[in-house]
Amino acid sequence: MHALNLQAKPLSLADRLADLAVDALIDEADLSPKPALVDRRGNGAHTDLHLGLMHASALSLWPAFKEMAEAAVEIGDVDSTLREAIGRIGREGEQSMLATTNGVNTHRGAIWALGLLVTAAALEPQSSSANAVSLRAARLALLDDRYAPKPLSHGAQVALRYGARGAREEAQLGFPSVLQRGLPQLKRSRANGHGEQNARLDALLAIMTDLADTCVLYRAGEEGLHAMQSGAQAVLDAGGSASLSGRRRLHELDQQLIALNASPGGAADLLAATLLLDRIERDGILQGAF
Ligand SMILES: CC(C)(COP(=O)(O)OP(=O)(O)OC[C@H]1O[C@@H](n2cnc3c(N)ncnc32)[C@H](O[C@H]2O[C@H](COP(=O)(O)OP(=O)(O)OP(=O)(O)O)[C@@H](O)[C@H]2O)[C@@H]1O)[C@@H](O)C(=O)NCCC(=O)NCCS
Ligand SMILES: Nc1ncnc2[nH]cnc12
Repeated sequence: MHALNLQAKPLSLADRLADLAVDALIDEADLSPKPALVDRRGNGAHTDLHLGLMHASALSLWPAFKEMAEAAVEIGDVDSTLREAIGRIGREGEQSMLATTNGVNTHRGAIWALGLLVTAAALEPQSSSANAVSLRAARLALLDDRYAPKPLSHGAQVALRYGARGAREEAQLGFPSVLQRGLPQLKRSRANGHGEQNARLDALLAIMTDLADTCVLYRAGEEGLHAMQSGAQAVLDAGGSASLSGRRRLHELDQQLIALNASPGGAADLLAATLLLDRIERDGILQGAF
């Protein structure tokens, strides 16, 4: 008879999805050098954020992601009941995040994007291609949540001022920045042998080339958005982050965006969404789960 049972307990589907979502957030935070964002080097354009806070915030969201996946398994359909359940869980997740960070908004957009994707993945774990999961997430994002407050958020202010589409529309359209920019670039850079960290940086840059990032618009207006989009394109045109000239352009972009106070927090969230979908697609979510 063994005194100790050292066999690991199998993870539930919801446990595994919550693990993958938190891993994606931590991988995004750690990736360096990201232009004007918090990373291993420093705080980018932020005075109230640092890497430890990003990690703590990511970890605080684990229960919310797990609860969203469990709601999907229990309710089993893309319908208003599920939409309103994850809206409530998402708002509670925001409160845990704010309690952990002393009121700093670290991951609001990420709770939205990754929350929808985790829910969509849990609904049909056998159908886990990036396309299929994003499509289900979009159907959920299109449903109304009667209990959602309608604050004049930074995103809402920017929509009024510039007519920009923000996080809500990105999800409702099925995450085009992830499916058409981030993921294809991640795969291309990997296939070119650029190494995982450079491939992830290139994926972030690809997202930045076209995104109406409402954080950038709020902080730095259209000048900031143009600098972000054209600067990211210039890095990719110069050969991407694995090349010397691309690397030089990347450092210039970092300095330019910091000078403009233009932090691409929305693009960072969408990189985390890209990494999550990539993991789900490559490893599956049933592996190791029961
Ligand atoms: C539908 C919601 C996403 C709310 O959207 P809305 O646009 O009204 O709200 P915002 O508060 O502005 O948050 C949107 C966050 O989404 C990220 N983002 C920005 N642009 C895009 C884009 N084009 N596509 C996708 N995602 C985008 C971004 O998040 C990151 O930036 C955060 C920091 O932003 P901000 O607070 O503006 O920060 P600072 O400028 O630094 O602030 P100061 O220091 O100046 O004060 C950071 O957290 C990143 O995550 C936007 O901030 C949705 O949130 C919602 O309805 N939630 C309710 C709950 C719910 O229903 N959940 C569903 C469960 S899944
Ligand atoms: N690495 C990062 N830096 C600043 N804001 C962010 N929002 C999400 N990830 C971020």
